[in-house]
Amino acid sequence: MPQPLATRAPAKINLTLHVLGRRADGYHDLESLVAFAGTGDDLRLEPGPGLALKIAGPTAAFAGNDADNLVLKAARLLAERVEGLKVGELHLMKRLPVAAGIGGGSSDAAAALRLLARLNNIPLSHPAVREAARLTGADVPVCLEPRARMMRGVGEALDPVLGLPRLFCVLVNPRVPVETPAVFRELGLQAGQVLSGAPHPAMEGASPASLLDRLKVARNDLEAPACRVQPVIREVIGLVEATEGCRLARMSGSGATVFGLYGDCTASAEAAKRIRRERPGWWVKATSLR
Ligand SMILES: C[C@](O)(CO)[C@H](O)COP(=O)(O)OP(=O)(O)OC[C@H]1O[C@@H](n2ccc(N)nc2=O)[C@H](O)[C@@H]1O
Ligand SMILES: Nc1ncnc2c1ncn2[C@@H]1O[C@H](COP(=O)(O)OP(=O)(O)OP(=O)(O)O)[C@@H](O)[C@H]1O
Repeated sequence: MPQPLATRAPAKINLTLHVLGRRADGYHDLESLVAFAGTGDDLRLEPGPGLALKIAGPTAAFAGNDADNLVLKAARLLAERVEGLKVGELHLMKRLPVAAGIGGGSSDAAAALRLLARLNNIPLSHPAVREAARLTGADVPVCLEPRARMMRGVGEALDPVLGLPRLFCVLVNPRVPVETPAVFRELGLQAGQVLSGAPHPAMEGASPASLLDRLKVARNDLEAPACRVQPVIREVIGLVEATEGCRLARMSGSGATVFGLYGDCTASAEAAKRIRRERPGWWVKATSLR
């Protein structure tokens, strides 16, 4: 039986994000533990003669012009590299907040590459798929196979998948978009500058308790500059931190989404309820990470 051509594009969460320095080309060298949430967008592919994209869903209106969508960018980059690539109409159900630090567009693009690779019997390890992912955006390679792992360089160097213990989490976004380049700019590094911070803790073989300890000694170096760009992020962190049973509250990626980690799903569900009550306009999701 052929597999259905549909896939989830889960939210990407940077549990940690250390900036090591700025390269000569202006991009930043990173070390980041990335995990994926149970919540996300959904993408479906109807095989057909030409590439097309239809977007629906609660956050579709914020995803920008269809022609500039990362889904089509990734698909075109793959079509340019694989002769006679079978394509079709991609249907995106957009639920994740946009420009939110949870890689919505990157995960959608990676989902498109997964579906096209499946339709064409191409493995995800194929150089054309890898290259299309890398050229679409820094976060796309890690989203190709959405499982927790360390990401290095500008996102092109991926460690093996980590068998992390399940993490119960709440994601909170104040519905204020934050553009990634503005946050890197606010960090204020010169091209060629190298930083010497505390090294990133190793994450292999962590038990639930030791994982939390290791996460706590790590950090997100984009949190402070993102809070200067969008001060509401401080308020989000404070509100998540104040919920009962919250073990760690930190911003993901370049913001503004903040994740809170809890010991079980009852605590995370209660925390989500409380935040929704206090800030009815915000996007709040209780979910788990893997
Ligand atoms: C912050 C993260 O989300 C962490 O996972 C990523 O590093 C950003 O990934 P992304 O949004 O896919 O980034 P891209 O769309 O490739 O780049 C957007 C802009 O962010 C800056 N950028 C991005 C990645 C990186 N390692 N260094 C950078 O300086 C560059 O100014 C770039 O023009
Ligand atoms: N499929 C898509 N979904 C959301 N945004 C998209 C998409 N395609 C293109 N974009 C554009 O990409 C930009 C970044 O949106 P996205 O939601 O991916 O940001 P993000 O969550 O901050 O990503 P990251 O964490 O990778 O930096 C927005 O300005 C948006 O208009």
